[in-house]
Amino acid sequence: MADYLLAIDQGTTSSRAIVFDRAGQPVGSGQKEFEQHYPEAGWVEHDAKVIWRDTLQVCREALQAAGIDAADVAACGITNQRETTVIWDRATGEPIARAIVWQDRRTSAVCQTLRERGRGEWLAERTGLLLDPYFSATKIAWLLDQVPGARARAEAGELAFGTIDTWLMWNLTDGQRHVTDATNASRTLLFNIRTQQWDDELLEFFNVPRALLPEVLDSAADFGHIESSLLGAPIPIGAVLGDQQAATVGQACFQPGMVKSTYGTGCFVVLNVGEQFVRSDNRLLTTVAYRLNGKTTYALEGSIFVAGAAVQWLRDSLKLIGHAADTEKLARSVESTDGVYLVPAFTGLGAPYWDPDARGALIGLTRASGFAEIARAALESVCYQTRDLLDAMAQDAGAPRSLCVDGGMVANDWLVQYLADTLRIPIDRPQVLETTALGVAYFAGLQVGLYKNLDEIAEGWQRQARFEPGRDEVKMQRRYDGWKAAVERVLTN
Ligand SMILES: Nc1ncnc2c1ncn2[C@@H]1O[C@H](COP(=O)(O)OP(=O)(O)O)[C@@H](O)[C@H]1O
Ligand SMILES: O=P(O)(O)OC[C@H](O)CO
Repeated sequence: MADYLLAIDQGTTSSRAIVFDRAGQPVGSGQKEFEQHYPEAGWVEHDAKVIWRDTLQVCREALQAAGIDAADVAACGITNQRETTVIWDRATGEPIARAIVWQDRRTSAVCQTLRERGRGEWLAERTGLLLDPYFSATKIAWLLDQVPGARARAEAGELAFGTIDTWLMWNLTDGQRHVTDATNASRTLLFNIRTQQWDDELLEFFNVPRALLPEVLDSAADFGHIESSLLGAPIPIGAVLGDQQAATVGQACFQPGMVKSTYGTGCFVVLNVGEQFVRSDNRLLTTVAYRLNGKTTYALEGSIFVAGAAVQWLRDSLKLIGHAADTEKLARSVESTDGVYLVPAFTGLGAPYWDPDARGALIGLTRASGFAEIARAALESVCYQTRDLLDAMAQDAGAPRSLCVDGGMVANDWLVQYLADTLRIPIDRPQVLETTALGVAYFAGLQVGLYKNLDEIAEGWQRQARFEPGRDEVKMQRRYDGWKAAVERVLTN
């Protein structure tokens, strides 16, 4: 009987595919890093064709590594970097430009102009979001206005918009399906998360033609089949979730009050708030955690744009380290940063500051400051930013008693311990660190009946390690105060 699950996890820096068995254990995977394009300061682009090509390749590798055929796979789930915007020609399948990545700040001035129209409250009430270049709407309008002829072609229904899930499904189904799920739609600024529909007034506000948009389905639904010629047999696509929502599912945060934090390129803290739309008083986002059988579960989210990306910067731009993991040894080699702070506002600051024009700073340097202090400051910044978010969340919904973490960075034990010390709560690291892929695999399994319900999924969650707060509280508070002062120096608003 086909009872394996194939998860496609298309992230900001790499495309991955993982085969899970019914018990949620990974049995084979494939992964490929791909090129980031930075054509101008603050711009970040991806080649959507490369993403598609790599995705197919890693799916083949994952099946091979697992020693199974496509026919052994009960269903596929797709999870993806969110907000990243692709527009393509429906007839040829060719993108009209490179994808504009979620981190891209090119629409910062447009957002500022729109903000002056004073509709912030109106937008937040409908979308749960705020006016920031992070989300898809202004990226779509930018492409339509800058690519010659694009707006007219969009209005004539010749073009299609999608976040990466939609782009992949278009290709996996050979152009048969133009679909997305409610979690991805909820990141566009065009989707009303109360009515769960594309909203004509939002479309008008952002000047986006409806003809571009995909159909929005539940997160576990019939999204079509992977064409049999691609992997050797047709595979049903049973689930789609934005990657942070998938991690929330993978961490089994199904009850209101449960919270997870994922450390990849950025860091995203997601708190399940249940079936009622809840607004934050502290500049957090309201988003769709998942939609199952037509029922929406909402979440509060804190989004930090630079977490692992600071480590990549140490590796690729400063060339201070050869591998991301080297940061752990460097951080341990010194007692403290000795007053050095890195504010990694390379692409502005996300929650709770929302300052797209802020830029990074390395401050407090002395003659004694070296590689180790700088590397450690990069890791510490990730912990301090998490505290910024959890403090905001505590005011909105009460302080969480513990936090589940995942993502590439939490392989770093020093970082997770420092996080526990900064937040003063226990941190749980699960056995399967690929929580994002696991989450969407679980939902795909739910769709095809491999799992009965969310309780059965939650029973599979296993802790690998718990990190208790250790370092002196007064000292940690002093360091955090230093961080707040450092942030003050880069803010522009
Ligand atoms: N041991 C480590 N210590 C610190 N950072 C790490 C470590 N291992 C990986 N990273 C960082 O984690 C990120 C990769 O995590 P991943 O979850 O794969 O990201 P994404 O899904 O955004 O592509 C990279 O930015 C990398 O620099
Ligand atoms: O690629 P990741 O894992 O850093 O996630 C990106 C987020 O979905 C952006 O909102």
